[in-house]
Amino acid sequence: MRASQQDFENAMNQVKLLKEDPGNQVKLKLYALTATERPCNMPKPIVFDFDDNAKQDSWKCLKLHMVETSRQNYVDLVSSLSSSSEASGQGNCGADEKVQESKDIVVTSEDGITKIVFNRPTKKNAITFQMYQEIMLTLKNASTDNSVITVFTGTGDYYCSGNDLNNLISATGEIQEAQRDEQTVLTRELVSSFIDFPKLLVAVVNGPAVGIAVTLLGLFDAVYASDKATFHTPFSQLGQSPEACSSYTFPKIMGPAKATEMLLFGKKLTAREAWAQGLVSEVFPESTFEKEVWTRLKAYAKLPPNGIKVSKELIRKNEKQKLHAVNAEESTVIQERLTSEECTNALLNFASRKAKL
Ligand SMILES: CCCCCC/C=C/C(=O)SCCNC(=O)CCNC(=O)[C@H](O)C(C)(C)COP(=O)(O)OP(=O)(O)OC[C@H]1O[C@@H](n2cnc3c(N)ncnc32)[C@H](O)[C@@H]1OP(=O)(O)O
Repeated sequence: MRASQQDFENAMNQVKLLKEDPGNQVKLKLYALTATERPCNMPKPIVFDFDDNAKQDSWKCLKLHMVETSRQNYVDLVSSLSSSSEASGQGNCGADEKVQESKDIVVTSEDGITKIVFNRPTKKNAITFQMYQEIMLTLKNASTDNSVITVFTGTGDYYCSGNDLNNLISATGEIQEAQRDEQTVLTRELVSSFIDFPKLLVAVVNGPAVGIAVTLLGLFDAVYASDKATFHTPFSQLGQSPEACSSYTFPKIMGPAKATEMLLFGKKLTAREAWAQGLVSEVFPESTFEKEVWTRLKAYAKLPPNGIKVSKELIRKNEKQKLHAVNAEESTVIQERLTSEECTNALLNFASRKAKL
C-alpha cells in the first residue's frame, strides 16, 4: 500500500521529534524526497513530441507516480530513523540537545552531561510540587539516556532554597490539610529516585542551598561549590525534621557532633566549612567557578561510562537497602511533624512574612 498524504505529514512531524540528529547525508536525502511536494519552476521535461494534451496527461501521471514513490520512500526512511533512534536512546533523550524544558526545571543534554537546572530565580529556586514531579521524571529519563553524568545546578544567585513553603499554604494563607500527604509522598518518592539513580550524580552548587537542597547532597557522588555557596538545614526552626536520608548520611559523612550542629541547631555552613566536613568535594572561587567546574565535568564525561556505572554500583549497593529504610522512617516523622503546632506556626509565619532564615 502506498503512503497517503496523511502518512507523509505524520512522517514530517516525526522527523522534528527524532531523538538523534540523523546527520547531513540523511537530511539531504529527506530533503530530496520532499522535492515533488514543492512547486518547481523548472520547465517540464519534453521527451517526445506528442500533442499538448497527451504531454500534460503523461506529465501528471509521471508526477503522481514520483510523488507517491517519494512519499513512500520518505515515510519508510523516517520510520527506520525513528526505530533506530528509539533503540539507541531507549525512548529517551539523545546527545547534544535540549531534552526537556519546563519553566522551572530546565534540562539539557550536551557533551555526555545531562544538566538539570532549578530555574525559579525570583523565588530563590524553591521547589514546588510540580518541580518535584519534573525532577523525578528527568532522573528517570537520565538514567537511560546517552549521558554519563547528571548535574544539578541553579539559575541566579541561589542554588536552591529548598522546599517551597507555600506548597502547603493556600492563597488565603491557611494550611492546606490535603497537601500534607502529598508533600510526604512526593518527598519520599523524590528521595527514592536519588537513592536508586544509577549514574554519576554531581551538584554544582552556585550559591546558597537550603533544606532539602542540602540534605539531598548526601546522596550525590560529588559536590562542587562556589565559595559564595552556603549550606543551611533549618529544620528545628521550622518545626520539621531531617529528610533525604540526612539523619543517616550526615552523621556518617561528618560525624554525629557536626551533623547535630547542622541538622538540629540549624547552623549555616560556608562552602569551606562544608568542604572541611566532607559534604563538599571541592570549593572554587566564584570568579572561575563555572569555567573550572564545567571544563572538569566535560573531561570526566568522556570516561568509559560502563566502568563508572559498575564502580558506582559497587560503592552504593550495600547502602541502598539501608537508605530506603531510612527514607521510609524519615517520611513517617515528616508526616507527623507537618501536623504539629510547631511546624504549622513556622509555615504560617513564613507565609505572613514574619519569618525569614
Ligand atoms: C513543609 C514541610 C515539607 C518537608 C519536606 C522537606 C523539605 C524541607 C525543606 O526544604 S525546609 C527548607 C525550606 N526553605 C526555607 O525555609 C527557606 C525560606 N526562605 C527564606 O528564608 C528566604 O527567602 C531566603 C533566606 C531563602 C532568601 O532571603 P532573601 O534573599 O531576603 O530573599 P527573599 O526572602 O525576598 O526571597 C525572594 C522570594 O523568594 C521566596 N522564597 C524564597 N525561598 C522560598 C521557599 N523556600 N519557599 C517559598 N518561597 C520562597 C520569598 O518568599 C520571596 O518571595 P516574594 O518575592 O516575597 O513573593
